Amino acid sequence: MRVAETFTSRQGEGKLTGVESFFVRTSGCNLRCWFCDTPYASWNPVGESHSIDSLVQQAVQSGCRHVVLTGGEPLLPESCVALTQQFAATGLHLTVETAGTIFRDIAYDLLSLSPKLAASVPDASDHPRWNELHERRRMPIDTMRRLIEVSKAFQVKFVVDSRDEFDEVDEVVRLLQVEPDDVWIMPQGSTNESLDAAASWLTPWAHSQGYRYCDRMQIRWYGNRRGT
Ligand SMILES: C[S@@+](CC[C@H](N)C(=O)[O-])C[C@H]1O[C@@H](n2cnc3c(N)ncnc32)[C@H](O)[C@@H]1O
Ligand SMILES: Nc1nc2[nH]cc(C(=O)O)c2c(=O)[nH]1
Ligand code: SF4
Ligand SMILES: [Mg+2]
Repeated sequence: MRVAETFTSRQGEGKLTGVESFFVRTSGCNLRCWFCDTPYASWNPVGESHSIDSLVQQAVQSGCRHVVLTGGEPLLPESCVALTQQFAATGLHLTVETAGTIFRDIAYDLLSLSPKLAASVPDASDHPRWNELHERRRMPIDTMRRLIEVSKAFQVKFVVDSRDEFDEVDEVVRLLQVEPDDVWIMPQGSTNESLDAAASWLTPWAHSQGYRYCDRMQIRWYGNRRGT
């Protein structure tokens, strides 16, 4: 499996915020969000091939009780099925961070689903091919429903960049048939300043809809740095 990085950090997003975790970031993605904060795992994927055994061994040796499998898109390589089976055998708690465009019937403890809204599409004149592919792939509601159905627990995280996306979030929540308190609203941004600016208009709306607000704590703790 091609891996961009592994590291120990604290979970910065969602219901396990603050929990020390071992992260495995796979390299490669089937989408191309213009705002992707890990372009080294999507737009310009880096990384060597790692065996499943070595990834599981590293996770166990990290001493963390929680593992986060992220990317890139961790459900893209077929080997993610065997990797998650091996993680399950260790008894470590596994979160999978995914945009939810690919179905895999795999074992994990928490599905962290981040559906990509229309405004995530890359610019059509700069990236015509990815503009078209991204738009076609980004929102397969049935696939996301199946991922939720086979999960033990889940959270849905939306990245919001402007007020224009509010109605679309509500519509996707309706189509996914999830409860508002399973939904986390995250500001688009990778600096303290952008997070602060977004919080003032985004938090009141999130709470008015019964959604949870998700400040991206890893940016506050470490800055937008690789390996954190
Ligand atoms: C890099 S993605 C990897 C997993 C998967 N590809 C996905 O998008 O869910 C990890 C998380 O970061 C979020 N994310 C990426 N870029 C972001 C940005 N500029 N601002 C806020 N969240 C961002 C994604 O929505 C996702 O929840
Ligand atoms: N600390 C920290 N928490 C995270 N939660 C989700 C992340 C991701 O990139 O998927 C992430 C990350 O990259 N770092
Ligand atoms: S789906 Fe995730 S990894 Fe892929 S481009 Fe979007 S934010 Fe980046
Ligand atoms: Mg991240």
